[in-house]
Amino acid sequence: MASNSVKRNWSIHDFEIGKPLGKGKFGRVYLAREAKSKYIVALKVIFKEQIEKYRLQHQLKREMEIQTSLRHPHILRLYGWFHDAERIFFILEYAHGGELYGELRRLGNLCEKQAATYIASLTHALAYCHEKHVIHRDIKPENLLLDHEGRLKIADFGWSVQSKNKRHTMCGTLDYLAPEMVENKAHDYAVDNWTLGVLCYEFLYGVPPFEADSQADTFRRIMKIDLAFPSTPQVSDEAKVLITQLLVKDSSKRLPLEKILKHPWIIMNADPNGTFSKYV
Ligand SMILES: Cc1nn(C)cc1-c1nc2c(-c3cnn(Cc4ccccc4)c3)c(Cl)cnc2[nH]1
Repeated sequence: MASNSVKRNWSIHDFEIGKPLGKGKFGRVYLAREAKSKYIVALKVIFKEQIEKYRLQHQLKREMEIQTSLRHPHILRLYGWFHDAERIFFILEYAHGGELYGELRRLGNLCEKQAATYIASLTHALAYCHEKHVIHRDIKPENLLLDHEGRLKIADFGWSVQSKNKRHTMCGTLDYLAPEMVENKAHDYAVDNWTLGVLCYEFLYGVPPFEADSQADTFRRIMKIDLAFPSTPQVSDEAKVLITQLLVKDSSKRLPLEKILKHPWIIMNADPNGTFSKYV
């Protein structure tokens, strides 16, 4: 998309709409093509009535401002947006590889090289976000997409915030939430470090570490740091050490992002091609 894509007055008539790609709580995403350039995009359509009904105008505005401002190889681009009487349209980068969640479900669990490559990519993207005072707060497999080369892309900044200090808003599903968030206490960037630990565990074992039959039990497991490593699949001690250094109740003691990238497990397993992309 042209670099001025954010400034153009787009309309639905500029696009040829293709198959539905996915469905979220407030809208759908369609494969689409810009009619003149034939450029392929994902068009996220949200109904204004839904946004008004759930009073999400400010969150949506924040998502638009944040995602428009971010430029990183592991963050899905928001090229621009437009609206009509009933709907708001987001013109998004199309991730040809689909949802990482689908790949994880299909494989059951990931090998250590693939898991480390995704964790390193996420760490790079989060380091970039934190440099710009953005906390994502809702990193989970459903919000992770893959491009045509299998490179990870963080999508959906619906719960992120621009923050230079502690936050209080509750959000996200329990499995990926840090203790300070499930307790609805003040929280900061370190919530994303916790989530990296949860995702690393889930990539390697196929299930999140504090999964339980009820939200109440998940809550209890998170608060107790009730962390266990099954005997199968076989996972290296280095990976377990990294997970343990991230799933720490005291947020100030979680491994910092820059130390994750220097961790022996990441150095030994992450694919440099998929993780050391320069910022675009
Ligand atoms: C699915 C899928 N299969 N293949 C082969 C490619 C894709 C693909 N999906 C996307 C998607 C995509 C689709 N759904 N979702 C989830 C969603 C839906 C509505 C609101 C919020 C979030 C994201 C995007 Cl944004 C951007 N690029 C995408 N690419």
